Amino acid sequence: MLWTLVVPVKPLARAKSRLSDTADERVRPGLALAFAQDTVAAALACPAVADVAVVTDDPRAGRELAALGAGVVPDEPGGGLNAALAHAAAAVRASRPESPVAALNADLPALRPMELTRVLKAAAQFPRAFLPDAAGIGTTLLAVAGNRELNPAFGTDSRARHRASGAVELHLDAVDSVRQDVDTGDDLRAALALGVGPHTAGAAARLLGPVPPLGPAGRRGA
Ligand SMILES: Nc1nc2c(ncn2[C@@H]2O[C@H](COP(=O)(O)OP(=O)(O)OP(=O)(O)O)[C@@H](O)[C@H]2O)c(=O)[nH]1
Ligand SMILES: C=C(OP(=O)(O)O)C(=O)O
Repeated sequence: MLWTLVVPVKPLARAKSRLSDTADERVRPGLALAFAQDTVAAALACPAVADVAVVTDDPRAGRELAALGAGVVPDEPGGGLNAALAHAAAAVRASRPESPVAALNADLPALRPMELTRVLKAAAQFPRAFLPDAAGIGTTLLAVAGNRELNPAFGTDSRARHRASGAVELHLDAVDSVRQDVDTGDDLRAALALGVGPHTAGAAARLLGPVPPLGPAGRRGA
């Protein structure tokens, strides 16, 4: 089964406000873009992924992510994250009604293609499924197989809200890179320990000093 991923990116100037203790407002837009670039590049390298649609109104993010091979859907609703995701999923389904669709956060800079493959294979067993984030409070991926509505409920306490909505929670080993979203300085250090992609490694090195390019198990193909 080949998936279309929808990846939301809010205007970079407003992104990653919770990283303000680690990165000031001159640095955060570039860091948020680097996270999205590494997320999208790893998603496009995943054999279970047919294509990636980024939903954004940010011209720089749209340009840079399109250059990696993503499609760009304008954030026409302008009504926040869940409205943007529902809009992008509907746009995908308008051209491919049966396409399995998954929403994936754009702040997964350690994402490994083979770990994403494992998650999508597990999600394909259920009509609607989600993966909790590393903190166990939020969600990093929400997937619908078949002609189902995505009904995204991302945001505060989204793990509980996705569970309450009837989506199946995926319990999987060895998918840390798909769960490690980056909202805080501690999250960034955890992602760096897993091994981040080249865009984030470069941006983080400028911020924190040299960053090893590979995690302990090696990033590529792991
Ligand atoms: N297209 C779109 N994406 C959004 C919107 N709000 C959030 N996102 C994206 O959704 C994901 C999670 O967003 P948030 O946690 O709300 O924001 P953040 O920038 O990651 O972090 P904070 O500013 O610290 O809350 C990120 O990939 C955001 O770029 C929106 O209104 N439109
Ligand atoms: C939007 C979410 O992610 P974040 O952790 O970036 O708030 C979420 O977990 O639902």
